[in-house]
Amino acid sequence: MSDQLNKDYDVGALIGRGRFGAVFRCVSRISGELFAVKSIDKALLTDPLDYDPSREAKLHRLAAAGNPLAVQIHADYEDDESIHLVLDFCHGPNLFHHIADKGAPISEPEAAMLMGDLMEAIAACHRRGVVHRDVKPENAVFDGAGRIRIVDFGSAGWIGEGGGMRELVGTPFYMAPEVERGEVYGEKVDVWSAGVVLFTMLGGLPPSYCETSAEIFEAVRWGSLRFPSRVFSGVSSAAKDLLERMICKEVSRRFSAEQVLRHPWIKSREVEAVLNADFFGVVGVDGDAGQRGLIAKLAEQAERYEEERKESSKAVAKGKGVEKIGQNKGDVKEAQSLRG
Ligand SMILES: Nc1ncnc2c1ncn2[C@@H]1O[C@H](COP(=O)(O)OP(=O)(O)OP(=O)(O)O)[C@@H](O)[C@H]1O
Repeated sequence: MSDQLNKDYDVGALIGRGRFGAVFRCVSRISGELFAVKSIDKALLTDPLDYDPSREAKLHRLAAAGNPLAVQIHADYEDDESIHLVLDFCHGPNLFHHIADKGAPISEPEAAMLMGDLMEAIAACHRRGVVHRDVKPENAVFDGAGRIRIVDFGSAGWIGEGGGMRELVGTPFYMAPEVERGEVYGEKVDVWSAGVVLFTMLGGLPPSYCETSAEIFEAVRWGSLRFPSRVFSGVSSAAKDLLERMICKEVSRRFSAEQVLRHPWIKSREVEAVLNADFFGVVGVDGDAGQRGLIAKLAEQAERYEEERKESSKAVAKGKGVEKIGQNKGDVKEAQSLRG
């Protein structure tokens, strides 16, 4: 452990392990505040193309600044063996363990809350030009207030004005087809991955469940999105509609993070939050009148959404909606050699 890190923080128990290192609890010796420290083992960083720690810290800072649903980075240290990033502490569990403990399917109101938080965090990254590129349940962790926070910017990429990326990064189950195909891609790869997370929450298995990475890539490339009736018969058509717009191979038709946030199924979480807060009881609004007000608000939102959808289909039909990808002529050979 870095001497300076040990001077500033009391490093404690292991929280979790990833490909390049481990995350521990730590307490500031000055303020007594609890943090998490991610220690990245330099010996595992054999290929600089695989992982660049200074880029992780830079993009993490950029993505997290003013983004309350991203874990903040407070300090970084480096010694001969490791790089250490001091982060906000999240009480956990991560979403992977949460789904495993609860047992999928997760109820739709809960899934809408979790997906809403995840998409808010992703949309904020995209507004700052950062693409996470490894959205998966393990990288969504509950904070002390029970909100989902996005962690691990080790695979993140920067997308400037109208630029694109080409590296093969991410986790096969959650990887968008354009990444695997070696095309220039943009921020919507995160929407695909988040869609796979949602599918997993509602269905219990990722949409292309296979044993090996090669099989997963094949299934994603050639398969079409299907909702096995055994698990999806009880799932609302609004949830399936959103999944089709997220796990959509045609990038120009795939929703952006902002569009996902405007979808009525995601919006329904606002009503759920109001109901959970016992809104009618607390503010003394007459129950029926309050219900009618909420239903009217939802209907209004659904109508607005439908209008927007029609407009965007028209724009796509006229060629206006085509993504601004394909402008960055990245090093294809580099990506191909990575792809092996
Ligand atoms: N700030 C945090 N607070 C609490 N737990 C965290 C925090 N950051 C990460 N974790 C936990 O540690 C695990 C590993 O962290 P992280 O994904 O950042 O490591 P990694 O080595 O980059 O992983 P990967 O193999 O996905 O690249 C996460 O799945 C999560 O459960």
